[in-house]
Amino acid sequence: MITTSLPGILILGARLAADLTERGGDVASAPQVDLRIADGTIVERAARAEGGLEPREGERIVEADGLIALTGLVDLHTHLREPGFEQSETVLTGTRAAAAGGFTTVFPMANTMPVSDTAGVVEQVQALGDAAGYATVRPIGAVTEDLGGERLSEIGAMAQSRARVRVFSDDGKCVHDPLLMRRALEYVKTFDGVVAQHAQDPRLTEGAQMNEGALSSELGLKGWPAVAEESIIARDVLLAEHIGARLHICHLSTEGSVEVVRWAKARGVQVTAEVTPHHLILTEELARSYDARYKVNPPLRRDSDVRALRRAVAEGVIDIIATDHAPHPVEAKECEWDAAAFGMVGLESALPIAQLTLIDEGHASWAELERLLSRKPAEIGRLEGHPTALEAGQPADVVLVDPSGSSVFDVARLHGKSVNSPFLGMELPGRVHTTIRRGYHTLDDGALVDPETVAGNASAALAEAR
Ligand SMILES: NC(=O)N[C@@H](CC(=O)O)C(=O)O
Ligand SMILES: [Zn+2]
Ligand SMILES: [Zn+2]
Repeated sequence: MITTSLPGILILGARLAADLTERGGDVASAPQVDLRIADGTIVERAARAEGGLEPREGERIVEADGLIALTGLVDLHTHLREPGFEQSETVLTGTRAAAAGGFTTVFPMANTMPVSDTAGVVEQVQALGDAAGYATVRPIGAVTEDLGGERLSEIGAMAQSRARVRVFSDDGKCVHDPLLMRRALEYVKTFDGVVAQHAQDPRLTEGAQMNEGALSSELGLKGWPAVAEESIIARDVLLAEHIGARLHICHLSTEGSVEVVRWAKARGVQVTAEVTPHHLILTEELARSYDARYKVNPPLRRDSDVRALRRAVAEGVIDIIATDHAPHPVEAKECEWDAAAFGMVGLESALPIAQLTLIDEGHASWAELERLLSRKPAEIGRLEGHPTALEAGQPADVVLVDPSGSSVFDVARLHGKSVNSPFLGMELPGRVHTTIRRGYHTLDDGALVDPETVAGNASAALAEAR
């Protein structure tokens, strides 16, 4: 028998997100529960009203009065940049940012160098994640070789590799060729995988810099029409219906995209959709500053789009929130708008922005937020070993959030290598208090646990799981 060095944890008096089902409801109305964690698993749960749980020798106590417990957050769309762009981010630094944001699993995109288009690269990325231990890393495989859009990558080999890839995407680029898209959908269907499409018609967006409209003309920046996104989504939901395969749409940004997805879902197409936190709050007006922190793909849209996206989340047309955490070095952002890179970091700000735009606006309950940021992305990515509820027998991936109060989101809140956040200086609600992955702390009372301790616990947890 393997003995583990993982210390036990006792969480006292938390409220479960799952019990907070009412939009706009009062957190204190939910019953308080105690959770005991040992050897990577939730081993006991008891209501305080029924006496709760007694501490045991050597157990680490977490006082959780006032905190909300959710299953660990899962980001289906992260850019970790390793291998190849380690000046922007590494698997270690990106997963530290993830842990700080309450995430216990991330799915890194394939636009690395080399591209994650072979079993070798996805296994390497996953191994780096396992060794660091701050989050479970489940690499996304490229749909086409070198993201070239010409030949399918070795999808089957990646699916069968130790990384067991289930999500495939050319994110950063659109799989534009309809025949290749069809073949990819046929292929992933054989092992219940999914193609995550970056919906951007390349011909309609050549040189595009911001949302197309009166403002792009006024600012003299080349426009990026909504139809460039919507036409690809329309084509792909029809292809997914024809093949009977699963399709996921990355970073939906327009009201029209919502309508196409709504229509497809009503027809029974197996399509899921994500929205980023930034598209739920920021608008094209920010481009007036010519500050490239606001330059992102797809571009920030109109206020009416932002409102439509929030409604779509409330109605369940949009299934998940994904960060599209896209780190870039200072040089790539502190330059002329036209020359700057597209993308924003987002792992640490995701939960505060979701709370601000959805919970505080009455569009979602905490139970729904848990579904949007944890359970549903896990389901779409066919993530194994993810808790479906915080109860005895479930894997101990847990996040504790303090929803009260607000604070200025400053650079000290960022733990990755890049600081290209559009939210710096904004007053945001809530705070991630604790992140527990596989039964050990990665974030403790708002502070990241040191790399040696995390790596040691990760290998103990891995030994335990074997
Ligand atoms: N979102 C972005 O603006 N940039 C992403 C690519 C992408 O998600 O399309 C990146 O890799 O930097
Ligand atoms: Zn993209
Ligand atoms: Zn992306």
